[in-house]
Amino acid sequence: MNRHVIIVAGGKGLRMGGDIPKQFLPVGGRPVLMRTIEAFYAFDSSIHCILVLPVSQQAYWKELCVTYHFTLPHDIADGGETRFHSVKNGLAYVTGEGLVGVHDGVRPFVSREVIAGCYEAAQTKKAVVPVIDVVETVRHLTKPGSETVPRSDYKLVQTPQVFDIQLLKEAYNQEYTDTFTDDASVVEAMGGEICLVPGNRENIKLTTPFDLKIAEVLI
Ligand SMILES: Nc1ccn([C@@H]2O[C@H](COP(=O)(O)OP(=O)(O)OP(=O)(O)O)[C@@H](O)[C@H]2O)c(=O)n1
Ligand SMILES: C[C@](O)(CO)[C@H](O)COP(=O)(O)O
Repeated sequence: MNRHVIIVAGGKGLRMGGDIPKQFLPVGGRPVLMRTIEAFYAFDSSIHCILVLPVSQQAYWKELCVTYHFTLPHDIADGGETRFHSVKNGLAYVTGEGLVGVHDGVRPFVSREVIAGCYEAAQTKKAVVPVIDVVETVRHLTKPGSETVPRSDYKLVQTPQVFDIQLLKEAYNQEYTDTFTDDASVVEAMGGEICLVPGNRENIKLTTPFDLKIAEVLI
């Protein structure tokens, strides 16, 4: 079974702020993106990795690879206007049959077990998403105020989201809408069924400066 992973790092990182794009920030002394790519090679040393980066950051990334002696092979695709467009650009580098995962470049703490669980389940389920439980009480905002809802009705969604290649390509041929917040929502819009598997709680998305503090504890 051919395995590919598209690592998306084409965003602007507005919520993180700062001068250095968040995917390049050092965590435990090394750029986040290198740790993320290594997690997939630790799972499968023959995986085909596609890194999606804004065109304006590609030369800097190549410099970082030299500086940090980072030699794991990867194709580089151009970042797009939204995450959807970035994934679509990455998918152009995926051919043939097999499985393709899509993973946020800023989730370096995904566990090997979770990556393996997603690719394993996708062999039969075709569209697999890792999730974790909601650990706090959830309130739904209503017109008059708000109300508590049963938290067990909800899950928090992570990546890698892993799919049959042909299914994901077909899904990404749809017109973009802003309800596409992840890859599962794109497949679902086409009528595809999504299989949930366990994620890992450490698999946080580095979104705000607070997350960087947590990252230094997790490393
Ligand atoms: N046009 C985009 C937007 C997002 N992403 C990627 O999708 C992942 C999840 O997105 P998020 O954390 O929201 O990143 P940003 O869009 O960069 O952050 P912000 O919304 O704060 O600007 C990130 O790895 C990000 O680089 C991408 O590849 N291309
Ligand atoms: C794909 C994702 O990381 C799953 O949790 C998430 O949907 C990305 O959303 P964001 O608003 O762009 O951070």
